[in-house]
Amino acid sequence: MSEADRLFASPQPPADFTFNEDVVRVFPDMIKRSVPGYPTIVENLGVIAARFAQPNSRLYDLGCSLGAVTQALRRHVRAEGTRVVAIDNSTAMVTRCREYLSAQDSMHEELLPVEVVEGDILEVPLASASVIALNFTLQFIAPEQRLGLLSRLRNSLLPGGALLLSEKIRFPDAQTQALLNGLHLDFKRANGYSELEIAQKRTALENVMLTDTLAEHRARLQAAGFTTVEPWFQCLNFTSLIALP
Ligand SMILES: C[S@@+](CC[C@H](N)C(=O)[O-])C[C@H]1O[C@@H](n2cnc3c(N)ncnc32)[C@H](O)[C@@H]1O
Ligand SMILES: O=C(O)C(=O)C[C@]1(C(=O)O)C=C[C@@H](O)C=C1
Repeated sequence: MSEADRLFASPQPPADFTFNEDVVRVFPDMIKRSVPGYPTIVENLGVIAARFAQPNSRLYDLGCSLGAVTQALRRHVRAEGTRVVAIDNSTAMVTRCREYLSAQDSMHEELLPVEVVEGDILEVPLASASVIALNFTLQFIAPEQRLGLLSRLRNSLLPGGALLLSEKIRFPDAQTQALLNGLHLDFKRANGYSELEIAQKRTALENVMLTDTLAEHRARLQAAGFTTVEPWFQCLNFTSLIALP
């Protein structure tokens, strides 16, 4: 079972956020209390993927963490011969993700097969992809590498495939940015985070999680070769887009 997130509860020297063992221990609680709409997004990624999954293809969960999206894919996708490839570059995440998924395997025989790969999504080759999910992962990739990654993902998609991209977004005008950021902080407070926890996590994320505006996402996805780009969900400053070749 995952623990309650108290990682930033006591004063600590500033350090960049990493997906280490401490984060892994509390991650399900952390992400649910930090990302408005997260459970809705995850479940519906499974529902959406079911429409695009093709027989004998692969479904990719990039930056899979503990495999929440992989599990949603397994709940909803029934295409014959399809397998899930879940990739993350955090050893701690991959180790725990494998444990969760093999516990699931031992209870249900009919689930899609899953391969959990420890690797860098900027380097691992992808093939025969009908669905690619990037659920709050692109925001952790260096901005100058984002277009190259999305272009490679576009070229790995089979005709009729889909990219599902969820991100925290920022807003081009300062007033809207202040409003939505303030509402997100209210969401965190309502979920029991203190001012100290909120402030220390913000500092930890400052250099490692760099957000774009919706217009920047749209332009970049189009530059990468996607012709349809549509947000299917937004809750405060968190959105999920579907992008089609
Ligand atoms: C916010 S978490 C993703 C949450 C997860 N997709 C979910 O829905 O629960 C971001 C993940 O991306 C992973 N990550 C960041 N950069 C990566 C890279 N270059 N290659 C692979 N994984 C990466 C991190 O280790 C982390 O587990
Ligand atoms: O924006 C924030 O304050 C967050 O905590 C967001 C966020 C994310 O979007 O990935 C950052 C790190 C954790 O993985 C959980 C949530």
